[in-house]
Amino acid sequence: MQYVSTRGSAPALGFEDVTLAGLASDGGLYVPESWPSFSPDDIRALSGLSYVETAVRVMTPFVAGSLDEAELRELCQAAYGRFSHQAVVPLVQLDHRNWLLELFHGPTLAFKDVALQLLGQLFERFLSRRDDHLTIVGATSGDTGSAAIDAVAGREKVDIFMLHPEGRVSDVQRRQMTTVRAPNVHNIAIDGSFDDAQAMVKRMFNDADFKRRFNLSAVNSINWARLMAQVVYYFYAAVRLGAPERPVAFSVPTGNFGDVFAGYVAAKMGLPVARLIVATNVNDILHRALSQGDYSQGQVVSTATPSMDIQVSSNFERLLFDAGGRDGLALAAQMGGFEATRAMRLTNAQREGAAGLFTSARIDADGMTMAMRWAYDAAAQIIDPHSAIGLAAAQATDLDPSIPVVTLATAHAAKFRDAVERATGTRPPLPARVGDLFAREEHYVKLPGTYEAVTAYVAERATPRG
Ligand SMILES: Cc1ncc(COP(=O)(O)O)c(C=O)c1O
Ligand SMILES: N[C@@H](CCOP(=O)(O)O)C(=O)O
Repeated sequence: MQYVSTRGSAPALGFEDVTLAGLASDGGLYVPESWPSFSPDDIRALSGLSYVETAVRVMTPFVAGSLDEAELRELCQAAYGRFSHQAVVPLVQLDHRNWLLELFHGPTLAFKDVALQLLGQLFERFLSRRDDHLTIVGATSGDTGSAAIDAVAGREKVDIFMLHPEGRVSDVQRRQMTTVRAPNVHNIAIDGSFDDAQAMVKRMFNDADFKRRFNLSAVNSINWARLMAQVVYYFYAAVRLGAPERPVAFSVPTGNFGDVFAGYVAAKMGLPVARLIVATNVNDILHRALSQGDYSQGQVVSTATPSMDIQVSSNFERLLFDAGGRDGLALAAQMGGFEATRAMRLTNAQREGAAGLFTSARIDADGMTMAMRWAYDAAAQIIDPHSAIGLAAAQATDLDPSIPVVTLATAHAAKFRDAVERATGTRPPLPARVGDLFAREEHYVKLPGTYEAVTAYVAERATPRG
C-alpha cells in the first residue's frame, strides 16, 4: 500500500515511512492511494471475531509491505491487552434505536487509547528496524496528550513534547499527563488555545531543517496510523448490529475530524454506513462547513467539552481531498488561501462529495445537559459531556427509524466529573487504574504561546540526529 499527500507534491510513501513521518513534506496529510475494498462476504466473515482479529482483518490491507499478518496480530494483542473490558469496545443499548459504543476502556479512559496504544507499538517496531530515534511533538485539548504519553513513556527511542492550552483542559486530563514521571516525557502548558498549539506543531513539521534535525513525528491524528486504527471499531460495531445486511448510522462528537473521518474510510471500504452525524459543540466550524459550505475560523469558546474546543479541524483536509476529486495541487492552493485568510468556501464538488454520507448538528450546553440527563434517567447510563454531544445530535437527526444509530462514547465520565455532576447530580468515581491521580506530583512548564519559545524549549531538550 502506498500513501499520497493531500497537497499533491510530497513523495508517495509506504506505511512504515508514513507512520514515522506524521505530516507530509508539502504540509499535506497522507491518505491511501486507493481505498481497500471489503465485499459483503468479507464483512460477514467478521461476525463473531474478537476485537483483535477484527483489527487484523481490517488493517491488513493498509499495512501491506510494512508488516505481515502475524506481526500485526502481535502488535494488536499487545495494544488491546491493556484494555479493561474483554470486548475492548463494548456496545451498550440505550433504547430501541440508540446504542453507545464505549471507546474509553483503555489506560487513559478516552477513545484515543484505541489508536495510540497501537501507534506506540508501531513506533517501537519500526524504530528497532532502523536503529533511529524520534522526537514527537503533539498538541492536545486534553485526551490525545495522556493517551500518547501513556503509549510512549519510558521508551528509549522516543522523546515526547506535548503542548496543552493552559487552564483549558479538565483537572483529570491535565493530571493524567503531568503526573507521568519518565525522562522522555515533557509537558508544556501554553498561553493560548488548542488551535494555537496545533498550528505550532504543524509549523515545526513544515520547518524542514528542524524536522530533519530532531527527526520529528506526530501522535495527533495528522498521523495516518491513528485513523487506520479507528476504522476498526466502525466495522466491529456495525457487524454486531447486522452489517452487511443492515445499514448502521454513527453519531460522532467531533473536533479535529479524525474519528468521523475513520467512519468515512469504513464506508469507502464497503461498510454499509447509512449516515455519519458530525456532532459539534458551539465551536461549530465543521457544522457550518458541512451545512453551508463555510469553513471560516471563529473565536474558540471554552465549553464543558474542552476536547472539542477546536476551530481548525486538521482532518477535514482529508475529506476535502477525497470527496473533492483528489486534486492535490488545487487543494494546496485552497488550503494556502485558508491559512492566509482563516476562511474558505467549499467547492461544489467537495460539498456534493460529502453530502451523500455526512450530516451535522451543533449542540449547545443545554442540549448536552439534556442528553446526559436522558441517558441517566432513561437508560441508567452516566455519560461524559462529549458523548452527550454525540447523543444529542443522534436524537436531533431525522433518520429511517429502522436504522440503528451508534453514538461513539469517546471518554469516561470520570474525566469530566464536575460537568457530569452538574447535569445528573451524580459524581462519577475515578476508576481504580487512575485512582491515586490527585495524590501524584505534577511536572510541567508554562510557556508563552509563541513559536520561538516552544521551539527553543524543544531544541534544548530533544535528541538531535547524530
Ligand atoms: C473525548 C473526546 N471526544 C471527541 C473528540 C473529537 O474527536 P476528533 O478530534 O477525532 O474529531 C475528542 C478529541 O479529539 C475527545 O477527546
Ligand atoms: N481532542 C483532541 C485534540 C487533538 O486531536 P487529535 O485527534 O488530532 O490528536 C485531544 O484530546 O487532544
